[in-house]
Amino acid sequence: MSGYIEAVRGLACELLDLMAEGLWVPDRSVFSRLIRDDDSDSILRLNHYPPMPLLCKDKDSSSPCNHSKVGFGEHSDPQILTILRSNDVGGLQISLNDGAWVPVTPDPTAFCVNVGDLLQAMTNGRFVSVRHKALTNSYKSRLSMAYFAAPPLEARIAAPPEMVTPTKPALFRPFTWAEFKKAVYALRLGDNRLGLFTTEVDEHVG
Ligand SMILES: O=C(O)CCC(=O)C(=O)O
Ligand SMILES: [Fe+2]
Repeated sequence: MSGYIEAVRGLACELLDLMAEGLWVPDRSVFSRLIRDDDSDSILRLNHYPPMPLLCKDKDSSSPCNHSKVGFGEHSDPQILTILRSNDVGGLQISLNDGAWVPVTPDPTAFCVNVGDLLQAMTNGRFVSVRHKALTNSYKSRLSMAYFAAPPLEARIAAPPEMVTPTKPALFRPFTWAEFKKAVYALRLGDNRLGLFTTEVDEHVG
């Protein structure tokens, strides 16, 4: 297991370095440094969704009875980047800007990479954390494994200066991962936590 964690941590760091480069940030380790840190709060989570048979109580009813049950409700991942893989059972869906849900084709040989809330803050909104959910399958067990790349608890989360310009002023006030985690636990799974850290809220509050 520790070999797997090291491998996905390496992948996350490589992707973050490429993202920094793509955003023209001169210090290309600006994001990955947080994950390489010995005190990084990254975690690996295994999810198991047992099969949930579709029960149609009233066969003559016009109400649809073929809705898959939600195994993991709609949310964005709060960390920096998620490296997700699953067995060959589908269920993961991502939300597009217009609110449409798009199923992700299951592929046990592929990684699904999610932008997390912290990366949205650190890129000053250039990358946006993806809302997603996981449905259960009616016959088969679904397994997934998610590596959540996170910074140390006391790391200061703020966009690098290059991401903040007169035409693109700071969207979020600086905060620590510990502060953000507190907000995650205080709110519901599907709530927008970044909304608590916008510069506008700051102005109104303070
Ligand atoms: O099981 C999945 O595909 C998604 C799991 C997930 O979104 C999570 O663990 O945060
Ligand atoms: Fe997630």
